[in-house]
Amino acid sequence: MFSCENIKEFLGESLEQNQIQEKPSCMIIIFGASGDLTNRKVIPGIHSLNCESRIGTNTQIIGVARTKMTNEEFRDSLEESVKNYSRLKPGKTTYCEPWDSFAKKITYLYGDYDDPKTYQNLVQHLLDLNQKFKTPLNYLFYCATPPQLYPIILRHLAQFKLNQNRDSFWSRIIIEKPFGSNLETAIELHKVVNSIFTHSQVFYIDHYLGKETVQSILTFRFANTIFEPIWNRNYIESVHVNVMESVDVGGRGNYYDKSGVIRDMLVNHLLQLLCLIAMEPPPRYTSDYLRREKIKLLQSIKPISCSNFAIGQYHGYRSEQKISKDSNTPTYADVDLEIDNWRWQGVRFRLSSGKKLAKKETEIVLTFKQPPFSMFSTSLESVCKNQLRIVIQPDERIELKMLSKIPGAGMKTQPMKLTYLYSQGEPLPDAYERLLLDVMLGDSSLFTSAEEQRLSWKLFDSITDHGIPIQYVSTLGTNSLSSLVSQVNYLLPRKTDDIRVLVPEDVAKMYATMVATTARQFIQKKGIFTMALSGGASPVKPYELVAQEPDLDWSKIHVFLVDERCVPPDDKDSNYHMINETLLSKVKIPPENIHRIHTEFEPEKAAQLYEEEIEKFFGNQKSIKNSTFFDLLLLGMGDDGHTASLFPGANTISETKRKVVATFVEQLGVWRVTITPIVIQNSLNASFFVTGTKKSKRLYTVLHGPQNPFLIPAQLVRPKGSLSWFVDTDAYSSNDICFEK
Ligand SMILES: NC(=O)C1=CN([C@@H]2O[C@H](COP(=O)(O)OP(=O)(O)OC[C@H]3O[C@@H](n4cnc5c(N)ncnc54)[C@H](OP(=O)(O)O)[C@@H]3O)[C@@H](O)[C@H]2O)C=CC1
Ligand SMILES: O=C1O[C@H](COP(=O)(O)O)[C@@H](O)[C@H](O)[C@H]1O
Repeated sequence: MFSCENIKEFLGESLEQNQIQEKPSCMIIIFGASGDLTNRKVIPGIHSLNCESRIGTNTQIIGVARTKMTNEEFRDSLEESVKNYSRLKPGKTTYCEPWDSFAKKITYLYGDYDDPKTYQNLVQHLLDLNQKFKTPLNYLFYCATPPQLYPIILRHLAQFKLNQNRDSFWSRIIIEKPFGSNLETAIELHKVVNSIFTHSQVFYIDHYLGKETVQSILTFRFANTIFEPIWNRNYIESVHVNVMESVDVGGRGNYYDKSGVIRDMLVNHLLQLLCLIAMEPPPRYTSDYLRREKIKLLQSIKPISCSNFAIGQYHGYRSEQKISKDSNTPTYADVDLEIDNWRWQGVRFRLSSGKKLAKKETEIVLTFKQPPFSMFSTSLESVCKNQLRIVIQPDERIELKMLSKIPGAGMKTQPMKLTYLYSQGEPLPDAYERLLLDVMLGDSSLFTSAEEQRLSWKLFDSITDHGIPIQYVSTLGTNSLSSLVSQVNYLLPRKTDDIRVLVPEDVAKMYATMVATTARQFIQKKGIFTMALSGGASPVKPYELVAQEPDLDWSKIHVFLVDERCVPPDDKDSNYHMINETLLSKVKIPPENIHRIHTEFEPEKAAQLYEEEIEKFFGNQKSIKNSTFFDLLLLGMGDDGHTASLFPGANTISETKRKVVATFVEQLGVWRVTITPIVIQNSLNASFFVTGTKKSKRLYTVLHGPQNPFLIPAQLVRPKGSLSWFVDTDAYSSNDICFEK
């Protein structure tokens, strides 16, 4: 009996082989054959295709580059990388031939890319191979050189008529990204390509489209009926395409410093993922229909403004090889997008990607809206929203997060996860394998079109060279947006904070008045007032003014610190020292009301003592969530968006147990002691004091930009009560100039 479960047995091999009958044979000519891409991706990919007999046995690989090498030397240079990077290892399985036998298919020609002799030799070499191995004169050219060489190579191919389809033989070309560096240069590239090759001969490769799990997005959406009816604004709240890399720029500094993460990843890979997630169903699975839907989607994305993006640069990037010492190239970006069409109106889309993050993971997370009301006693529905997580790599899988009943008495709910593991233990075919085979078969469905590239550049051109990145450390990305601090959904817009913009002469005065008024109100209501103060240079003036406030009953005021530098209390850099000089020494505050951080001890010890002090004062509740700490936090914000001593990317940001921690600030190379986000979140009120033009761009991102407290810690301040900002007109000036470098 035929059923869905036993369909594999019925279809047997044909399903296993993905119904590919044809075994194409051709000459694969790789320009830039001595480079990284050829070594790590192209040759290993062809090797696995050969192992699985997906390509004709007489297929020939010809490497072309300037480095002088013999055939043997070239083959030797590839052996190690094939053994390391190929999915199927030489000689390791019954059907994988030994390396020496595969290597015979590889030959090498050296020569300059702009020397006609190189191409003359190539023509002769191709004819020789054709004579010797009867390999058909089908040419697959692969441009694996730096992009400035593409036009030179293409023009020479045309000069020697290698660009033409002849009789039954074809000529095709694979072009690697970057496809230009902006809209203008992309158009120039397309002009050259179109003047030499016809539309169907050109394959612009975006290797993300060749990843198995990326293709499975299409089957997930369109081969099933379950999800498509809810795949829209009525059910989906937000979509996050998140590509985290743990690697740094490696030896690619030359290219990367001119490119940055937006050009390198967002314009192509991430936007393509977004297209597959958000486009309308194409009528058929053909390249033309697919491209048409992707183009429609790209046309619907609203222009990106400066409040839609935040950028970072990993600490140490400027000391990498071939990177400019004062580089502002971003290695991390968050971009929020809006799709202006019927299906996606109001849904927030975020693209994030970065290098040197805590782990390598590519995921697409769809967060669904919460149920319209909660009939159960635990209202987990608002925090544990349904989520569909498509993990592209590694550990390829699909997860569905839902709530289920806790077994036993009562009706309590708990989060649970349904998981489908995509690879079932076997390594999945590499993207390059799939894409190379598709080119040989003439199928361009998984390649991008020039029109898609132009629309993508048009979208991103407005932000690619703007903004100053925030320096982050490599623990960024340890915790996804589902950790404790992000239980408030940071993808959603912030509720409007109380922002007071004042002229520089007035801002300190008003801030001091606010502190004194708040103190009086608390003392009147509760008989006591607790506040935690920040250090640094900015608050000197307001603290001096607070000291002059009349009628403040300092016997009822307790002063704590939000953080401290690891120096003795009489050091000029000590926060306590500054607060004492400007405020505490000027008022009649009992010494027992001053709760400083004892950084004359080792950082860990100082943190522990301060935590005990806080616990003694506020009580040590089992659940921190039930605790309430300070009545008022007086906070500052650094140029990099840090607050207290919570710096971009630091793991202190996701600290969920400790109230105080010692933290080594990599960006500054110093130790600090700081209160943690849970203390901040569980304090009653907080107020920032921010002045000066130097902070203006960051302030703009904090207030208006994408919410990412891991990159921009000042955004994590969401106390139980009110959050206010006292900013001077200089700091607030970025509203109109946020796009200026
Ligand atoms: N590596 C990767 O993972 C990826 C690479 N790409 C793209 O693929 C292409 C190739 O990448 P990759 O292999 O890393 O690049 P490489 O920098 O390693 O360059 C490839 C080869 O091109 C030749 N070459 C390099 N610079 C010059 C120059 N200034 N003038 C003439 N020849 C030069 C060199 O060979 P010789 O000196 O022997 O001629 C080199 O081995 C690039 O466009 C890159 O952006 C895209 C996605 C991923
Ligand atoms: O195109 C590129 O992709 C890689 C990431 O690819 P993945 O398959 O490892 O996810 C990235 O490291 C590189 O900078 C970029 O040029």
